[in-house]
Amino acid sequence: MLLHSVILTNTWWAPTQRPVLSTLVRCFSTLSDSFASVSSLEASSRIDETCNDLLPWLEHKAGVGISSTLSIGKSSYGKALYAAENIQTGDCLLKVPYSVQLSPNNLPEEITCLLGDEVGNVARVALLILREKEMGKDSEWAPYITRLPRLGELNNTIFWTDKELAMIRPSALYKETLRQKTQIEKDFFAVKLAFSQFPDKFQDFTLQEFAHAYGLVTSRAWESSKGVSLIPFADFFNHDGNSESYVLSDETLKHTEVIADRDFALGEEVRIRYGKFSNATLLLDFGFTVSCNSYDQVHFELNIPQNDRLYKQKLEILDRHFTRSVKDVNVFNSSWNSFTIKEVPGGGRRRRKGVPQSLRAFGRILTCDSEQELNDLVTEAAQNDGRLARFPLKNRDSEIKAHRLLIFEISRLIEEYSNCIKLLVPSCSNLCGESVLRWRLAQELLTGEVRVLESACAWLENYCSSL
Ligand SMILES: C[S@@+](CC[C@H](N)C(=O)[O-])C[C@H]1O[C@@H](n2cnc3c(N)ncnc32)[C@H](O)[C@@H]1O
Repeated sequence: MLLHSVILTNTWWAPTQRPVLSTLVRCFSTLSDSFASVSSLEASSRIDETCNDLLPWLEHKAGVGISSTLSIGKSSYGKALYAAENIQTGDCLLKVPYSVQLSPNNLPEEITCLLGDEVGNVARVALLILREKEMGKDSEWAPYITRLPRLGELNNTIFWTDKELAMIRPSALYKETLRQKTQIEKDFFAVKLAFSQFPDKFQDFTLQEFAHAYGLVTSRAWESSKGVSLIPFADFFNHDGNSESYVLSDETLKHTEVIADRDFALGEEVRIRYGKFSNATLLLDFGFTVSCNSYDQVHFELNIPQNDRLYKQKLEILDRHFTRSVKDVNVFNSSWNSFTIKEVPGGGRRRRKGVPQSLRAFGRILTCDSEQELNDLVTEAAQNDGRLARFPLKNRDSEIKAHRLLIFEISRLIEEYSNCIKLLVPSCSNLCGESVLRWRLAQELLTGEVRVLESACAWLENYCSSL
């Protein structure tokens, strides 16, 4: 998952929308407001003097001003952008022209023509970073490339050791991390193979260097009309899930801009929202989590037991009737028996929307005891939109049985998570530095996912008792 920008196809939108944003955002901005009065001495102590040349360099390269309101500083999350003056809601924080953004198009043709379609855009931009890095001071992008985080500064799960990854085994993020690592290896070997024909012409790099560049791209590039783009300077914004500022791409004016969603005092950190990401997505691609993340969700798999007397029939009708299209940004993969559970606040009392319909339908099919019951579901599906078991079963006991099965399976998963969380505690005393951070990240991920599962159980219990 990359950062998402909002694509603008015309330019009149902003002035009319800003006031709406400001009223919306004021009620969210309690955390940032606590910084509101920063003395100018404090403000200047946060400035990262080693980066003072970056913005003037970029403006010179672009031939236009990019930002007069922000400067790069230090924070506990690495580099950050701070208000260099008082900022008002609706002010334009920066405008970065497309001409100074890095996308696969910036790779020299002699490299592009060697790469097959199997090498995706993330890998191509990673290659671009490696190439510019190798050129050192001769790179026209050196002032930017040298300011990117080093390998040890990234905590994306692809950089976790096997032991660290074992901490998150119950989460779907575990498998997704392994999948991404395999993808990186595949891309690495495809590039190596392509370059092997010209050993003197292209640089050598290790899998670790390639993975580092890849992690840089997933944690700071935006999906764009050119595939994937690094947007220098804009990529020093840190994330605040409650912010209503995000990156806007203006396809007509060919620039990216960010508008302030509230007032900022001089020296306050300005953050934007990367997307409505769950902790699993944040951890995979950015190497951090947020506490009590309202976008958390759990990927849950259910199977038909092989000893089910109607195993074949159930598989067959699921194969024929279950069609799904998943567009959620946090869904890693989807298959006929995997479901995404989101938090149902307050256990879903009086809420019609709770546990996904598709999961409840699956429960109804799983608990069918006879071919007649299955045929009834097929007939009902044909009379409606073709999807199976979307309606409550007519027999109340059968409906309760279907939902009790889900409660049982989810409770089993909660137990698995709880055992894993318990195991996290004693090892904590042996940890230091980076490992403590990753231990905390694992804990935040797992406890957030347990919260989601518990809310689903509460919703199901509530539903059963309401029948
Ligand atoms: C787009 S970059 C932002 C600039 C970055 N801090 C730097 O030093 O270059 C995204 C990275 O910043 C850090 N980050 C951003 N927002 C964060 C947050 N709310 N909590 C912790 N780390 C965050 C993470 O390391 C993430 O991968």
